[in-house]
Amino acid sequence: MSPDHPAHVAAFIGEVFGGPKTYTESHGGHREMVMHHLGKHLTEEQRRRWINLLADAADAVGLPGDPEFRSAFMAYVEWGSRLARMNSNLGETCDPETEPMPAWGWGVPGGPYKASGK
Ligand code: HEM
Repeated sequence: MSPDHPAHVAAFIGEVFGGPKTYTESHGGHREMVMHHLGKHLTEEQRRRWINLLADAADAVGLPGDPEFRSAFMAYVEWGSRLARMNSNLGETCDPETEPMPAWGWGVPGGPYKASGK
């Protein structure tokens, strides 16, 4: 991994959640992210480990722990990491040009919990 890896992944995920378009403007955009995974042959075990590390990191940096935020966050990383694993088992080429940068929202919270202020 390059030393810039954590900052680049943070820029990508920040953009997905509505932050500045740093990854698109400075790091090659969605296509570049997909290309980084091609041919890496990620396993399910590695994907799960990555998910756990991201969940630990979210706690370590104090991201909000309310159900809405965390479920949206974990839903995205679950979705994205499954795609990363699928892409990683493709060959050295793919055509992600038609794939837009994903934009993640709050989803539809269900269950008995109501966020305060709503
Ligand atoms: C939502 C899921 C994911 C996102 C958004 C993501 C994002 C990224 C980004 C932005 C890069 C480029 C970093 C750079 O420019 O320095 C990258 C590279 C990489 N990612 Fe992921 N990633 C995801 C899932 C995973 C998973 C599950 C694994 C492995 C368990 C993984 C392994 C790697 C590796 C090995 C590279 C480096 C590839 C290289 O330098 O050639 N990624 N990822």
